[in-house]
Amino acid sequence: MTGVFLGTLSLTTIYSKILEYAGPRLMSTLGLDINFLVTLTVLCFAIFTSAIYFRDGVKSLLYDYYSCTVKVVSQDPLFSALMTFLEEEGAFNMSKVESQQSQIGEQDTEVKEKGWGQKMKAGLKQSNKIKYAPAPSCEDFFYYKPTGTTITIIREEIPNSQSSWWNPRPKQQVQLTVYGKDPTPLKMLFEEVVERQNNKDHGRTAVYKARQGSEGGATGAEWIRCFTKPVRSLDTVILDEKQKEEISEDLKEFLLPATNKWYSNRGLPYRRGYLLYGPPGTGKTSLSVALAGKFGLSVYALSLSVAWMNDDTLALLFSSLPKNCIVLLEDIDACGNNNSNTKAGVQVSFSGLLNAIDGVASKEGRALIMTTNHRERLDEALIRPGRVDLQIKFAHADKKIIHGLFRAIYEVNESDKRILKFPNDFPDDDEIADLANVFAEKVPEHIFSPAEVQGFLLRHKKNPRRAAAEVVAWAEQELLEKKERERKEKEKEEKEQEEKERGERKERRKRAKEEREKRAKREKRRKEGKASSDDTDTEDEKEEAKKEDDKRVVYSLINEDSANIVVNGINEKMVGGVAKDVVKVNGSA
Ligand SMILES: Nc1ncnc2c1ncn2[C@@H]1O[C@H](COP(=O)(O)OP(=O)(O)OP(=O)(O)O)[C@@H](O)[C@H]1O
Repeated sequence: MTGVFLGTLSLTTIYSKILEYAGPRLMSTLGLDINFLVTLTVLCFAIFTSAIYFRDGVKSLLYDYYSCTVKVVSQDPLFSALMTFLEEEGAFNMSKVESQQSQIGEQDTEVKEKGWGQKMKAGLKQSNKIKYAPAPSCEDFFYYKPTGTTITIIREEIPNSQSSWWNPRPKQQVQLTVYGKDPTPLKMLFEEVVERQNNKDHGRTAVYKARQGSEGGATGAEWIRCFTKPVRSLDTVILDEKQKEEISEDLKEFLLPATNKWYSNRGLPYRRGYLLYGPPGTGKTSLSVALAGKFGLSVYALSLSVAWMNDDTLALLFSSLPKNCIVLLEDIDACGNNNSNTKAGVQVSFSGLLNAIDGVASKEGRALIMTTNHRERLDEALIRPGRVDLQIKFAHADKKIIHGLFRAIYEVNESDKRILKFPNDFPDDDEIADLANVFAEKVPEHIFSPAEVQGFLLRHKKNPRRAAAEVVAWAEQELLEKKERERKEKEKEEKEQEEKERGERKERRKRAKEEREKRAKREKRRKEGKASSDDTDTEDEKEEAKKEDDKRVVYSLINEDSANIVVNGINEKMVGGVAKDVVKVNGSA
Protein backbone atom coordinates (compact mmCIF):
# COMPACT_ATOMS: atom_id res chain seq x y z
CA MET A 1 0.00 0.00 0.00
CA THR A 2 2.78 2.40 1.05
CA GLY A 3 4.78 1.63 -2.14
CA VAL A 4 1.84 2.50 -4.34
CA PHE A 5 1.27 5.67 -2.38
CA LEU A 6 4.92 6.85 -2.75
CA GLY A 7 4.94 5.95 -6.44
CA THR A 8 2.13 8.39 -7.07
CA LEU A 9 4.02 11.29 -5.46
CA SER A 10 6.33 13.40 -7.64
CA LEU A 11 9.80 14.54 -6.43
CA THR A 12 8.69 18.19 -6.28
CA THR A 13 5.83 17.23 -4.08
CA ILE A 14 8.23 15.40 -1.73
CA TYR A 15 10.63 18.39 -1.73
CA SER A 16 7.83 20.91 -0.95
CA LYS A 17 6.47 18.54 1.71
CA ILE A 18 9.93 18.42 3.37
CA LEU A 19 10.25 22.23 3.23
CA GLU A 20 6.73 22.55 4.58
CA TYR A 21 7.48 20.11 7.39
CA ALA A 22 11.15 20.97 8.18
CA GLY A 23 11.06 24.72 7.57
CA PRO A 24 9.03 25.75 10.60
CA ARG A 25 10.82 23.21 12.81
CA LEU A 26 14.30 24.52 11.75
CA MET A 27 13.02 28.01 12.41
CA SER A 28 11.81 27.06 15.89
CA THR A 29 14.82 24.92 16.94
CA LEU A 30 17.78 26.76 15.29
CA GLY A 31 16.21 30.11 14.69
CA LEU A 32 17.19 29.92 10.99
CA ASP A 33 15.23 30.90 7.95
CA ILE A 34 15.31 28.17 5.28
CA ASN A 35 15.41 30.76 2.49
CA PHE A 36 18.42 32.33 4.13
CA LEU A 37 20.13 28.91 4.28
CA VAL A 38 19.60 28.24 0.57
CA THR A 39 20.90 31.69 -0.37
CA LEU A 40 23.95 31.16 1.85
CA THR A 41 24.77 27.79 0.22
CA VAL A 42 24.55 29.25 -3.28
CA LEU A 43 26.73 32.17 -2.24
CA CYS A 44 29.39 29.89 -0.71
CA PHE A 45 29.46 27.79 -3.88
CA ALA A 46 29.89 30.90 -6.03
CA ILE A 47 32.72 32.21 -3.82
CA PHE A 48 34.46 28.82 -3.84
CA THR A 49 34.27 28.50 -7.64
CA SER A 50 35.50 32.06 -8.16
CA ALA A 51 38.37 31.42 -5.75
CA ILE A 52 39.45 28.40 -7.81
CA TYR A 53 39.24 30.44 -11.02
CA PHE A 54 41.14 33.24 -9.38
CA ARG A 55 43.83 30.87 -8.07
CA ASP A 56 44.25 29.23 -11.51
CA GLY A 57 44.36 32.63 -13.17
CA VAL A 58 47.02 33.93 -10.79
CA LYS A 59 48.93 30.69 -11.13
CA SER A 60 48.89 30.85 -14.91
CA LEU A 61 49.91 34.54 -14.81
CA LEU A 62 52.74 33.74 -12.43
CA TYR A 63 53.66 30.77 -14.57
CA ASP A 64 53.72 32.85 -17.74
CA TYR A 65 55.47 35.93 -16.42
CA TYR A 66 57.10 35.09 -13.14
CA SER A 67 58.56 31.59 -13.20
CA CYS A 68 61.44 29.54 -14.57
CA THR A 69 60.72 26.20 -16.20
CA VAL A 70 62.90 23.43 -17.55
CA LYS A 71 61.48 20.63 -19.65
CA VAL A 72 63.37 17.38 -20.12
CA VAL A 73 62.14 14.88 -22.71
CA SER A 74 62.57 11.15 -22.40
CA GLN A 75 65.06 11.01 -25.27
CA ASP A 76 67.45 13.19 -23.34
CA PRO A 77 70.07 11.11 -21.49
CA LEU A 78 69.42 13.44 -18.53
CA PHE A 79 65.83 12.23 -18.25
CA SER A 80 66.52 8.93 -16.54
CA ALA A 81 69.16 10.51 -14.29
CA LEU A 82 66.70 13.21 -13.23
CA MET A 83 63.88 10.77 -12.62
CA THR A 84 66.15 8.53 -10.56
CA PHE A 85 67.26 11.54 -8.52
CA LEU A 86 63.71 12.72 -7.86
CA GLU A 87 62.60 9.23 -6.98
CA GLU A 88 65.49 8.80 -4.56
CA GLU A 89 64.71 12.16 -2.98
CA GLY A 90 61.09 11.08 -2.45
CA ALA A 91 59.85 13.92 -4.65
CA PHE A 92 56.94 11.98 -6.06
CA ASN A 93 53.63 11.57 -4.40
CA MET A 94 53.24 7.85 -4.87
CA SER A 95 49.51 7.75 -4.28
CA LYS A 96 49.07 7.41 -8.03
CA VAL A 97 51.63 5.03 -9.43
CA GLU A 98 52.23 2.74 -12.33
CA SER A 99 54.61 -0.19 -12.42
CA GLN A 100 57.55 0.53 -14.62
CA GLN A 101 60.67 -1.19 -15.73
CA SER A 102 62.89 1.09 -17.66
CA GLN A 103 62.27 4.77 -17.26
CA ILE A 104 62.99 5.37 -13.67
CA GLY A 105 66.38 4.25 -12.56
CA GLU A 106 68.13 1.69 -14.58
CA GLN A 107 67.56 -1.97 -14.88
CA ASP A 108 70.12 -3.46 -12.60
CA THR A 109 70.62 -6.43 -14.76
CA GLU A 110 73.45 -8.83 -15.12
CA VAL A 111 74.69 -9.20 -18.65
CA LYS A 112 76.76 -12.01 -19.94
CA GLU A 113 79.99 -10.81 -21.39
CA LYS A 114 79.23 -12.35 -24.77
CA GLY A 115 77.99 -9.99 -27.43
CA TRP A 116 75.56 -7.11 -27.63
CA GLY A 117 72.61 -6.19 -29.75
CA GLN A 118 70.40 -9.16 -30.35
CA LYS A 119 72.66 -11.44 -28.42
CA MET A 120 72.27 -9.19 -25.44
CA LYS A 121 68.63 -10.15 -25.19
CA ALA A 122 69.56 -13.73 -24.53
CA GLY A 123 72.14 -12.70 -21.99
CA LEU A 124 69.87 -10.43 -19.93
CA LYS A 125 68.78 -11.76 -16.62
CA GLN A 126 65.89 -9.50 -15.71
CA SER A 127 65.74 -8.50 -12.11
CA ASN A 128 62.35 -9.39 -10.71
CA LYS A 129 62.12 -6.23 -8.66
CA ILE A 130 59.07 -4.23 -9.71
CA LYS A 131 59.67 -0.53 -9.89
CA TYR A 132 57.02 2.09 -9.38
CA ALA A 133 56.86 5.43 -11.06
CA PRO A 134 54.44 8.27 -10.52
CA ALA A 135 51.63 8.13 -13.03
CA PRO A 136 51.95 10.77 -15.76
CA SER A 137 50.00 14.03 -15.63
CA CYS A 138 50.38 14.34 -11.89
CA GLU A 139 51.63 17.47 -10.20
CA ASP A 140 54.16 17.05 -7.42
CA PHE A 141 55.82 19.58 -5.17
CA PHE A 142 59.40 18.98 -4.20
CA TYR A 143 61.07 20.99 -1.48
CA TYR A 144 64.66 21.44 -2.59
CA LYS A 145 66.61 21.94 0.60
CA PRO A 146 69.87 23.52 -0.67
CA THR A 147 67.99 26.57 -1.97
CA GLY A 148 64.90 26.33 0.23
CA THR A 149 62.68 26.39 -2.86
CA THR A 150 59.60 24.42 -3.75
CA ILE A 151 59.83 23.00 -7.23
CA THR A 152 56.70 21.97 -9.10
CA ILE A 153 57.12 18.77 -11.06
CA ILE A 154 54.78 17.81 -13.87
CA ARG A 155 55.33 14.59 -15.73
CA GLU A 156 53.37 14.20 -18.96
CA GLU A 157 52.83 11.78 -21.79
CA ILE A 158 53.16 13.52 -25.15
CA PRO A 159 50.35 13.10 -27.66
CA ASN A 160 50.87 10.83 -30.66
CA SER A 161 50.00 13.33 -33.33
CA GLN A 162 53.31 15.17 -33.21
CA SER A 163 55.44 12.23 -34.20
CA SER A 164 57.06 11.28 -37.45
CA TRP A 165 60.12 9.24 -38.21
CA TRP A 166 62.38 12.23 -38.67
CA ASN A 167 61.08 13.79 -35.52
CA PRO A 168 59.82 11.00 -33.32
CA ARG A 169 57.82 12.17 -30.40
CA PRO A 170 59.41 11.86 -27.04
CA LYS A 171 57.37 9.42 -25.01
CA GLN A 172 57.29 11.57 -21.93
CA GLN A 173 58.51 14.83 -20.59
CA VAL A 174 59.10 16.11 -17.12
CA GLN A 175 58.69 19.76 -16.39
CA LEU A 176 60.27 21.49 -13.39
CA THR A 177 59.07 24.96 -12.41
CA VAL A 178 60.14 27.43 -9.74
CA TYR A 179 58.27 30.65 -9.13
CA GLY A 180 60.44 33.75 -9.36
CA LYS A 181 62.84 35.09 -11.96
CA ASP A 182 65.86 33.33 -10.55
CA PRO A 183 66.70 29.99 -12.25
CA THR A 184 69.46 29.19 -9.72
CA PRO A 185 67.49 26.49 -7.84
CA LEU A 186 66.88 24.58 -11.06
CA LYS A 187 70.48 24.97 -12.16
CA MET A 188 71.70 23.72 -8.81
CA LEU A 189 69.33 20.80 -8.91
CA PHE A 190 70.54 19.75 -12.36
CA GLU A 191 74.16 20.09 -11.28
CA GLU A 192 73.43 17.77 -8.37
CA VAL A 193 71.62 15.31 -10.66
CA VAL A 194 74.60 15.16 -13.01
CA GLU A 195 77.08 14.91 -10.17
CA ARG A 196 75.17 12.06 -8.54
CA GLN A 197 74.94 10.26 -11.88
CA ASN A 198 78.68 10.73 -12.48
CA ASN A 199 79.48 9.40 -9.02
CA LYS A 200 77.33 6.37 -9.68
CA ASP A 201 78.98 5.84 -13.05
CA HIS A 202 82.44 6.22 -11.62
CA GLY A 203 84.30 2.99 -12.20
CA ARG A 204 81.48 1.73 -14.38
CA THR A 205 80.69 1.76 -18.08
CA ALA A 206 77.17 2.71 -19.08
CA VAL A 207 75.68 0.79 -21.98
CA TYR A 208 72.88 2.21 -24.10
CA LYS A 209 70.87 0.17 -26.51
CA ALA A 210 68.73 1.20 -29.44
CA ARG A 211 65.00 0.77 -28.86
CA GLN A 212 62.20 0.99 -31.35
CA GLY A 213 59.87 3.93 -30.84
CA SER A 214 56.88 3.19 -32.95
CA GLU A 215 53.57 4.57 -31.90
CA GLY A 216 50.72 6.26 -33.62
CA GLY A 217 51.79 4.73 -36.92
CA ALA A 218 55.12 6.55 -37.03
CA THR A 219 58.36 4.67 -36.77
CA GLY A 220 61.25 5.92 -34.76
CA ALA A 221 64.01 4.80 -32.50
CA GLU A 222 65.71 6.02 -29.39
CA TRP A 223 68.63 5.19 -27.16
CA ILE A 224 67.80 3.74 -23.82
CA ARG A 225 70.22 3.40 -20.94
CA CYS A 226 70.27 -0.32 -20.32
CA PHE A 227 72.75 -1.00 -17.57
CA THR A 228 76.14 -0.13 -16.22
CA LYS A 229 78.93 -2.58 -15.61
CA PRO A 230 82.25 -2.31 -13.83
CA VAL A 231 84.98 -0.88 -16.03
CA ARG A 232 86.85 -3.66 -17.77
CA SER A 233 90.56 -3.11 -17.61
CA LEU A 234 92.41 -3.18 -20.92
CA ASP A 235 94.84 -5.63 -19.30
CA THR A 236 92.12 -8.27 -19.18
CA VAL A 237 91.88 -8.26 -22.97
CA ILE A 238 94.68 -10.51 -24.07
CA LEU A 239 95.88 -9.17 -27.36
CA ASP A 240 99.08 -8.12 -29.04
CA GLU A 241 100.30 -5.24 -26.87
CA LYS A 242 101.26 -3.15 -29.88
CA GLN A 243 97.77 -3.39 -31.37
CA LYS A 244 96.17 -2.50 -28.05
CA GLU A 245 98.42 0.49 -27.63
CA GLU A 246 97.84 1.67 -31.18
CA ILE A 247 94.07 1.86 -30.88
CA SER A 248 94.20 3.16 -27.32
CA GLU A 249 96.59 6.01 -28.23
CA ASP A 250 94.58 6.86 -31.32
CA LEU A 251 91.36 7.16 -29.34
CA LYS A 252 93.08 9.12 -26.60
CA GLU A 253 94.32 11.68 -29.10
CA PHE A 254 90.95 11.89 -30.79
CA LEU A 255 89.27 12.75 -27.49
CA LEU A 256 91.58 15.68 -26.74
CA PRO A 257 89.78 19.05 -26.98
CA ALA A 258 92.65 20.30 -29.14
CA THR A 259 91.89 17.57 -31.69
CA ASN A 260 88.30 18.74 -31.93
CA LYS A 261 89.55 22.26 -32.68
CA TRP A 262 92.07 20.91 -35.17
CA TYR A 263 89.30 19.11 -37.06
CA SER A 264 86.98 22.11 -37.12
CA ASN A 265 89.77 24.49 -38.24
CA ARG A 266 90.22 22.31 -41.28
CA GLY A 267 86.54 21.80 -41.93
CA LEU A 268 86.84 18.07 -41.25
CA PRO A 269 84.01 16.18 -39.59
CA TYR A 270 85.14 15.38 -36.07
CA ARG A 271 84.59 11.63 -36.12
CA ARG A 272 86.77 8.54 -35.85
CA GLY A 273 86.11 5.05 -37.11
CA TYR A 274 87.66 1.71 -36.21
CA LEU A 275 87.20 -1.73 -37.69
CA LEU A 276 87.82 -4.78 -35.53
CA TYR A 277 87.71 -7.95 -37.57
CA GLY A 278 88.37 -11.60 -37.00
CA PRO A 279 86.72 -14.89 -36.01
CA PRO A 280 84.05 -15.03 -33.31
CA GLY A 281 85.17 -15.04 -29.69
CA THR A 282 88.51 -13.36 -30.25
CA GLY A 283 87.87 -10.26 -28.13
CA LYS A 284 86.45 -7.58 -30.44
CA THR A 285 83.56 -6.65 -28.17
CA SER A 286 85.72 -6.99 -25.09
CA LEU A 287 88.27 -4.54 -26.46
CA SER A 288 85.55 -2.02 -27.36
CA VAL A 289 84.09 -2.10 -23.85
CA ALA A 290 87.50 -1.93 -22.23
CA LEU A 291 88.38 1.13 -24.33
CA ALA A 292 85.14 2.82 -23.31
CA GLY A 293 85.98 2.11 -19.68
CA LYS A 294 89.49 3.46 -20.00
CA PHE A 295 88.32 6.80 -21.36
CA GLY A 296 85.13 7.09 -19.30
CA LEU A 297 82.87 6.86 -22.35
CA SER A 298 79.46 5.28 -22.64
CA VAL A 299 78.83 2.53 -25.15
CA TYR A 300 75.94 2.87 -27.61
CA ALA A 301 75.44 -0.63 -28.96
CA LEU A 302 73.36 -1.48 -31.98
CA SER A 303 72.89 -4.29 -34.39
CA LEU A 304 71.83 -4.05 -38.02
CA SER A 305 70.09 -7.40 -37.80
CA VAL A 306 67.19 -6.41 -35.54
CA ALA A 307 63.93 -6.70 -37.43
CA TRP A 308 62.81 -3.07 -37.02
CA MET A 309 66.12 -1.45 -37.98
CA ASN A 310 65.97 0.25 -41.36
CA ASP A 311 67.73 3.13 -43.09
CA ASP A 312 65.57 5.75 -41.39
CA THR A 313 65.82 4.42 -37.85
CA LEU A 314 69.57 3.92 -38.25
CA ALA A 315 70.04 7.50 -39.45
CA LEU A 316 67.89 8.73 -36.59
CA LEU A 317 69.92 6.85 -34.01
CA PHE A 318 73.19 8.19 -35.38
CA SER A 319 71.82 11.71 -35.37
CA SER A 320 70.78 11.48 -31.73
CA LEU A 321 74.11 10.36 -30.31
CA PRO A 322 75.72 12.46 -27.62
CA LYS A 323 79.24 13.83 -27.99
CA ASN A 324 82.14 11.69 -26.84
CA CYS A 325 80.77 8.20 -26.87
CA ILE A 326 81.59 4.89 -28.48
CA VAL A 327 79.11 3.51 -30.97
CA LEU A 328 79.48 -0.23 -31.26
CA LEU A 329 78.09 -1.52 -34.53
CA GLU A 330 78.40 -5.28 -34.61
CA ASP A 331 78.34 -7.73 -37.52
CA ILE A 332 78.68 -4.95 -40.04
CA ASP A 333 78.74 -7.40 -42.97
CA ALA A 334 75.01 -8.08 -42.37
CA CYS A 335 73.90 -5.32 -44.69
CA GLY A 336 75.94 -6.54 -47.64
CA ASN A 337 77.68 -4.19 -50.03
CA ASN A 338 77.03 -2.17 -53.13
CA ASN A 339 76.06 -5.31 -55.01
CA SER A 340 73.54 -6.23 -52.34
CA ASN A 341 74.20 -9.64 -50.60
CA THR A 342 72.26 -8.39 -47.61
CA LYS A 343 71.64 -11.06 -44.97
CA ALA A 344 68.09 -12.40 -44.81
CA GLY A 345 65.94 -10.30 -42.49
CA VAL A 346 68.21 -7.25 -42.60
CA GLN A 347 66.42 -4.14 -43.81
CA VAL A 348 69.29 -1.69 -43.66
CA SER A 349 70.70 -1.07 -47.12
CA PHE A 350 74.36 -0.48 -47.82
CA SER A 351 73.76 3.12 -48.86
CA GLY A 352 71.61 3.62 -45.75
CA LEU A 353 74.50 2.48 -43.62
CA LEU A 354 76.98 4.81 -45.33
CA ASN A 355 74.55 7.66 -44.95
CA ALA A 356 74.07 7.01 -41.25
CA ILE A 357 77.81 6.82 -40.62
CA ASP A 358 78.79 10.06 -42.28
CA GLY A 359 75.71 11.66 -43.78
CA VAL A 360 74.85 15.27 -42.98
CA ALA A 361 72.66 14.28 -40.06
CA SER A 362 75.32 12.14 -38.40
CA LYS A 363 76.58 13.61 -35.14
CA GLU A 364 80.19 14.62 -34.60
CA GLY A 365 82.41 13.70 -31.68
CA ARG A 366 81.68 10.02 -31.63
CA ALA A 367 84.05 7.11 -32.12
CA LEU A 368 82.53 4.35 -34.17
CA ILE A 369 83.74 0.79 -33.67
CA MET A 370 82.50 -1.63 -36.29
CA THR A 371 83.07 -5.34 -35.89
CA THR A 372 82.84 -8.20 -38.35
CA ASN A 373 83.76 -11.84 -38.64
CA HIS A 374 84.07 -11.46 -42.44
CA ARG A 375 86.22 -8.53 -43.46
CA GLU A 376 86.49 -9.98 -46.97
CA ARG A 377 82.76 -9.43 -47.48
CA LEU A 378 82.94 -5.71 -46.77
CA ASP A 379 82.70 -3.17 -49.52
CA GLU A 380 85.83 -1.05 -49.87
CA ALA A 381 83.63 2.04 -49.71
CA LEU A 382 82.64 1.18 -46.16
CA ILE A 383 86.18 0.86 -44.87
CA ARG A 384 87.80 3.66 -46.79
CA PRO A 385 89.83 6.19 -44.73
CA GLY A 386 87.47 8.71 -43.19
CA ARG A 387 84.97 6.01 -42.39
CA VAL A 388 87.49 3.58 -40.94
CA ASP A 389 90.71 5.16 -39.74
CA LEU A 390 92.28 2.15 -38.07
CA GLN A 391 91.79 -1.57 -38.54
CA ILE A 392 92.70 -4.20 -35.96
CA LYS A 393 92.89 -7.85 -36.89
CA PHE A 394 91.90 -10.46 -34.33
CA ALA A 395 92.95 -14.06 -34.73
CA HIS A 396 92.72 -17.44 -33.08
CA ALA A 397 94.94 -17.77 -30.05
CA ASP A 398 98.70 -18.12 -30.48
CA LYS A 399 101.09 -19.32 -27.75
CA LYS A 400 101.41 -15.83 -26.28
CA ILE A 401 97.64 -15.33 -26.03
CA ILE A 402 97.10 -18.84 -24.60
CA HIS A 403 99.77 -18.14 -22.00
CA GLY A 404 98.24 -14.75 -21.20
CA LEU A 405 94.74 -16.21 -20.83
CA PHE A 406 95.99 -18.83 -18.39
CA ARG A 407 97.71 -16.25 -16.22
CA ALA A 408 94.74 -13.89 -16.36
CA ILE A 409 92.44 -16.58 -15.02
CA TYR A 410 94.69 -17.97 -12.30
CA GLU A 411 96.44 -14.95 -10.91
CA VAL A 412 94.07 -14.36 -8.02
CA ASN A 413 94.66 -12.05 -5.08
CA GLU A 414 94.62 -13.36 -1.51
CA SER A 415 91.32 -11.76 -0.54
CA ASP A 416 89.49 -13.30 -3.53
CA LYS A 417 91.02 -16.67 -2.69
CA ARG A 418 89.61 -16.40 0.81
CA ILE A 419 86.15 -15.14 -0.19
CA LEU A 420 85.75 -17.63 -3.02
CA LYS A 421 87.11 -20.48 -0.88
CA PHE A 422 90.01 -21.49 -3.09
CA PRO A 423 91.78 -24.67 -1.93
CA ASN A 424 94.74 -24.22 0.44
CA ASP A 425 97.14 -25.89 -1.96
CA PHE A 426 96.28 -23.43 -4.78
CA PRO A 427 99.57 -22.80 -6.66
CA ASP A 428 101.53 -19.64 -5.92
CA ASP A 429 102.42 -17.12 -8.64
CA ASP A 430 105.69 -18.85 -9.59
CA GLU A 431 103.95 -22.16 -10.08
CA ILE A 432 101.17 -20.46 -12.07
CA ALA A 433 103.84 -19.00 -14.38
CA ASP A 434 105.33 -22.49 -14.90
CA LEU A 435 101.92 -24.08 -15.44
CA ALA A 436 101.09 -21.35 -17.96
CA ASN A 437 104.15 -22.35 -20.00
CA VAL A 438 103.17 -26.02 -19.88
CA PHE A 439 99.59 -25.17 -20.82
CA ALA A 440 100.61 -22.96 -23.76
CA GLU A 441 102.90 -25.70 -25.07
CA LYS A 442 100.09 -28.26 -25.07
CA VAL A 443 97.41 -26.21 -26.89
CA PRO A 444 97.82 -26.12 -30.67
CA GLU A 445 98.25 -22.54 -31.97
CA HIS A 446 95.87 -20.66 -34.30
CA ILE A 447 93.03 -23.14 -33.88
CA PHE A 448 91.03 -22.11 -30.86
CA SER A 449 89.52 -18.72 -30.13
CA PRO A 450 90.42 -17.05 -26.82
CA ALA A 451 86.76 -17.52 -25.84
CA GLU A 452 87.10 -21.30 -26.30
CA VAL A 453 90.32 -21.48 -24.30
CA GLN A 454 88.82 -19.28 -21.61
CA GLY A 455 85.74 -21.51 -21.50
CA PHE A 456 87.93 -24.55 -20.80
CA LEU A 457 89.92 -22.74 -18.11
CA LEU A 458 86.76 -21.60 -16.36
CA ARG A 459 85.72 -25.23 -16.00
CA HIS A 460 88.75 -25.65 -13.75
CA LYS A 461 88.62 -22.24 -12.17
CA LYS A 462 90.12 -23.39 -8.87
CA ASN A 463 92.38 -26.10 -10.20
CA PRO A 464 95.05 -24.89 -12.65
CA ARG A 465 97.07 -28.09 -12.29
CA ARG A 466 94.13 -30.12 -13.54
CA ALA A 467 93.59 -27.65 -16.39
CA ALA A 468 97.20 -28.11 -17.50
CA ALA A 469 96.92 -31.88 -17.19
CA GLU A 470 93.63 -32.28 -19.06
CA VAL A 471 94.07 -29.76 -21.81
CA VAL A 472 95.45 -32.20 -24.39
CA ALA A 473 92.40 -34.47 -24.15
CA TRP A 474 90.13 -31.40 -24.36
CA ALA A 475 91.96 -30.03 -27.40
CA GLU A 476 91.72 -33.36 -29.25
CA GLN A 477 88.03 -33.70 -28.54
CA GLU A 478 87.38 -30.07 -29.52
CA LEU A 479 89.32 -30.51 -32.74
CA LEU A 480 87.21 -33.50 -33.73
CA GLU A 481 84.01 -31.61 -33.00
CA LYS A 482 85.30 -28.54 -34.81
CA LYS A 483 86.08 -30.57 -37.92
CA GLU A 484 82.64 -32.15 -37.85
CA ARG A 485 81.04 -28.73 -37.49
CA GLU A 486 83.12 -27.34 -40.33
CA ARG A 487 82.22 -30.31 -42.56
CA LYS A 488 78.53 -29.76 -41.93
CA GLU A 489 78.83 -26.04 -42.49
CA LYS A 490 80.68 -26.58 -45.76
CA GLU A 491 78.05 -29.04 -46.91
CA LYS A 492 75.34 -26.54 -46.08
CA GLU A 493 77.15 -23.74 -47.90
CA GLU A 494 77.66 -25.90 -50.98
CA LYS A 495 74.03 -26.85 -51.01
CA GLU A 496 72.98 -23.23 -50.74
CA GLN A 497 75.37 -22.22 -53.51
CA GLU A 498 74.06 -24.99 -55.77
CA GLU A 499 70.51 -23.92 -55.10
CA LYS A 500 71.39 -20.32 -55.90
CA GLU A 501 73.10 -21.26 -59.14
CA ARG A 502 70.16 -23.45 -60.15
CA GLY A 503 67.83 -20.54 -59.61
CA GLU A 504 70.01 -18.21 -61.64
CA ARG A 505 70.23 -20.70 -64.52
CA LYS A 506 66.47 -21.09 -64.53
CA GLU A 507 66.05 -17.35 -64.63
CA ARG A 508 68.53 -17.00 -67.50
CA ARG A 509 66.78 -19.70 -69.52
CA LYS A 510 63.44 -18.03 -68.98
CA ARG A 511 64.77 -14.68 -70.14
CA ALA A 512 66.46 -16.25 -73.16
CA LYS A 513 63.24 -17.97 -74.15
CA GLU A 514 61.28 -14.75 -73.89
CA GLU A 515 63.92 -13.01 -75.98
CA ARG A 516 63.78 -15.71 -78.67
CA GLU A 517 60.02 -15.46 -78.85
CA LYS A 518 60.19 -11.71 -79.12
CA ARG A 519 62.74 -11.89 -81.90
CA ALA A 520 60.75 -14.51 -83.75
CA LYS A 521 57.68 -12.28 -83.66
CA ARG A 522 59.67 -9.32 -84.94
CA GLU A 523 61.18 -11.42 -87.69
CA LYS A 524 57.73 -12.54 -88.71
CA ARG A 525 56.43 -8.98 -88.82
CA ARG A 526 59.43 -7.89 -90.84
CA LYS A 527 58.81 -10.63 -93.39
CA GLU A 528 55.18 -9.66 -93.63
CA GLY A 529 56.29 -6.06 -94.28
CA LYS A 530 54.65 -4.79 -91.07
CA ALA A 531 57.85 -3.88 -89.26
CA SER A 532 57.78 -0.75 -87.11
CA SER A 533 60.68 1.26 -85.58
CA ASP A 534 60.28 -0.92 -82.45
CA ASP A 535 61.25 -3.94 -84.44
CA THR A 536 64.76 -2.69 -85.10
CA ASP A 537 67.25 -4.46 -82.80
CA THR A 538 69.33 -2.27 -80.50
CA GLU A 539 73.04 -3.04 -80.12
CA ASP A 540 72.36 -4.83 -76.81
CA GLU A 541 69.62 -6.90 -78.35
CA LYS A 542 71.87 -7.81 -81.27
CA GLU A 543 74.54 -8.93 -78.82
CA GLU A 544 71.96 -10.93 -76.86
CA ALA A 545 70.69 -12.49 -80.04
CA LYS A 546 74.20 -13.48 -81.03
CA LYS A 547 74.70 -15.19 -77.70
CA GLU A 548 71.42 -16.99 -78.17
CA ASP A 549 72.45 -18.17 -81.63
CA ASP A 550 75.72 -19.49 -80.20
CA LYS A 551 73.80 -21.31 -77.53
CA ARG A 552 71.56 -22.90 -80.10
CA VAL A 553 74.59 -24.10 -82.05
CA VAL A 554 75.97 -25.72 -78.93
CA TYR A 555 72.61 -27.17 -78.14
CA SER A 556 72.22 -28.82 -81.51
CA LEU A 557 75.80 -30.08 -81.41
CA ILE A 558 75.17 -31.59 -78.03
CA ASN A 559 72.22 -33.40 -79.43
CA GLU A 560 74.37 -34.94 -82.07
CA ASP A 561 77.63 -35.63 -80.24
CA SER A 562 78.85 -36.40 -76.78
CA ALA A 563 78.09 -33.44 -74.50
CA ASN A 564 81.47 -33.28 -72.81
CA ILE A 565 83.50 -33.16 -75.99
CA VAL A 566 81.40 -30.42 -77.50
CA VAL A 567 81.40 -28.33 -74.38
CA ASN A 568 85.12 -28.61 -73.90
CA GLY A 569 85.68 -27.72 -77.47
CA ILE A 570 83.42 -24.68 -77.57
CA ASN A 571 83.93 -23.42 -74.06
CA GLU A 572 86.75 -21.16 -75.20
CA LYS A 573 84.45 -19.17 -77.40
CA MET A 574 81.56 -19.06 -74.98
CA VAL A 575 80.65 -16.32 -72.62
CA GLY A 576 81.25 -17.61 -69.04
CA GLY A 577 79.03 -20.43 -67.97
CA VAL A 578 76.86 -20.69 -71.08
CA ALA A 579 78.22 -24.00 -72.30
CA LYS A 580 77.85 -25.58 -68.90
CA ASP A 581 74.28 -24.33 -68.74
CA VAL A 582 73.45 -25.86 -72.05
CA VAL A 583 74.80 -29.23 -71.01
CA LYS A 584 72.50 -29.15 -68.03
CA VAL A 585 69.62 -28.10 -70.28
CA ASN A 586 70.38 -30.98 -72.50
CA GLY A 587 70.76 -33.34 -69.58
CA SER A 588 67.42 -32.43 -68.17
CA ALA A 589 65.64 -32.41 -71.51
N1 LIG B 1 91.48 -11.61 -26.48
C1 LIG B 1 90.71 -11.88 -25.43
N2 LIG B 1 91.12 -11.58 -24.19
C2 LIG B 1 90.37 -11.85 -23.12
N3 LIG B 1 89.15 -12.43 -23.19
C3 LIG B 1 88.70 -12.75 -24.39
C4 LIG B 1 89.45 -12.50 -25.57
N4 LIG B 1 88.74 -12.91 -26.62
C5 LIG B 1 87.61 -13.40 -26.14
N5 LIG B 1 87.58 -13.30 -24.80
C6 LIG B 1 86.47 -13.71 -23.93
O1 LIG B 1 85.56 -14.44 -24.74
C7 LIG B 1 84.23 -13.98 -24.60
C8 LIG B 1 83.70 -13.45 -25.94
O2 LIG B 1 84.53 -12.39 -26.37
P1 LIG B 1 84.03 -11.20 -27.32
O3 LIG B 1 82.54 -11.08 -27.25
O4 LIG B 1 84.82 -10.01 -27.00
O5 LIG B 1 84.40 -11.77 -28.73
P2 LIG B 1 84.04 -11.18 -30.15
O6 LIG B 1 85.27 -11.24 -30.96
O7 LIG B 1 83.40 -9.85 -30.01
O8 LIG B 1 83.00 -12.25 -30.68
P3 LIG B 1 81.87 -12.08 -31.82
O9 LIG B 1 82.57 -11.86 -33.11
O10 LIG B 1 81.15 -13.38 -31.77
O11 LIG B 1 81.02 -10.92 -31.39
C9 LIG B 1 84.30 -12.94 -23.50
O12 LIG B 1 83.95 -13.56 -22.31
C10 LIG B 1 85.72 -12.50 -23.44
O13 LIG B 1 86.07 -12.17 -22.13
